[in-house]
Amino acid sequence: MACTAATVPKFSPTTTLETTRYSFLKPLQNPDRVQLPRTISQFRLLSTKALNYHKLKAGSTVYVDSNEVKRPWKTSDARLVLEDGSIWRAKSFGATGTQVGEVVFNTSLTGYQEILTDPSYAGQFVLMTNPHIGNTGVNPDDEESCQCFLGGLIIRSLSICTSNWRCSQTLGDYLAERNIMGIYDVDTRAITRRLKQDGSLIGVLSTDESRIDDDLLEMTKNWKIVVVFLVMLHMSGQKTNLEWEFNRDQLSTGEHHVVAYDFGIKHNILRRLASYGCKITVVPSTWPASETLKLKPDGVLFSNGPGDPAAVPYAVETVEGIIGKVPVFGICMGHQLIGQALGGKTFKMKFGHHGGNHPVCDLRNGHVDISAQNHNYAVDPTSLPEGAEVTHINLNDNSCAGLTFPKLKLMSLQCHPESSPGPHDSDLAFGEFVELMKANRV
Ligand SMILES: NC(=O)CC[C@H](N)C(=O)O
Repeated sequence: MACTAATVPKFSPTTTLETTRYSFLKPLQNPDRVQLPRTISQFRLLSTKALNYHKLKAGSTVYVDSNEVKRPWKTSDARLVLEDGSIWRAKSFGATGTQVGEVVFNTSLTGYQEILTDPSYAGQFVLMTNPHIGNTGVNPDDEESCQCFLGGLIIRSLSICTSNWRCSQTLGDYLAERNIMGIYDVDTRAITRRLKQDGSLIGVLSTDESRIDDDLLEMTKNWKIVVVFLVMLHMSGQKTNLEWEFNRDQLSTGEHHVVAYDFGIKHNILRRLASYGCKITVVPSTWPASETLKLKPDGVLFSNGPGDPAAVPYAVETVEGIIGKVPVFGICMGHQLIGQALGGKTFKMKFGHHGGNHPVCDLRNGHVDISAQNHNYAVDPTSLPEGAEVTHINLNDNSCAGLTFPKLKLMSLQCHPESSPGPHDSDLAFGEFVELMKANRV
């Protein structure tokens, strides 16, 4: 909670360290110039530093000079230049440099670390609409993949301190270490309104003062997301590890063998499947359908992933080679690939769905789940063949949020049942997939 100077107890020229314990202290010269830093957190954060710096002992006569209150993180001028020509001045944290990417806004209140490590954000700048970010720092347990995939982070206010028992690092240090740019002190509400009005925009983040605005604007015009590369990116450099060893302790009886296609899979999909009793074999996006069928799985999962699902025909072919032969479950990108494999089409949405508060209605029973979402593309339900049924719709815009094709034993969701971050309402979908596999055995 921010606390203004008015609520801080007044102190006189003779106030001692014992009673103040405030920051950046100097021998008193002019009591009229005494000003207090603006927030309580600044005092706390700086007080130990101040004691060491001035080598003061308790009992010294001191005063607080707000001119000396420094922010504890690096600041520099940064710009976000959008393809519509608008220029947003900001301050930088994390890495410096110049980056180009697609700007999307995310309405999640928490979970920035899971968002940073969600491979589906590869190449995108994520703008968090929640204004206060960084207050819980980062920790080793909340990673959703092996690296930070997004292009950059855009926030209103960077927390001046961290407070969480699991915190091992500040957000700024974490991003700097991973060479990811962040900007703050920018009007995220105004940018969000622009994105809602005009749709997702390409932007350039830069801390390089030597580059003129027009130069950066030009970069936005020439940028195209290379989808095939993005999907491959996740597996490159990793061996094709066919056994998922994650979370071994709590694992699963291994009752159902699931082959999971990794188009940029989030770890929590694997955790949730494992907790429903599945033994999982993870295969890369290029793994042939015939090889998967040789493994005789009980079911196949097609994962989430970055980019345009219409730009990866090889993945659609793989899905075509599997559906109808074993039960399948598609999540987000997986759902979109299934839609195409059935003969349907996908299209780019105006600004997509990104957040942890999207209402999704299960049309089979009328239940409404609040779901986690992260997608820019959607399946056009009118393009689907007979036999395919829309099971879920997003209540914000009635877009297709889930499919089934009972004859082909397939189910798919546009939202993220694994959450991370987000509500757990849709978790039961994993149970539904297990039932589909069980029914297929009988
Ligand atoms: N999370 C995902 O799988 C995203 C799917 C796809 N890249 C989209 O943006 O729509």
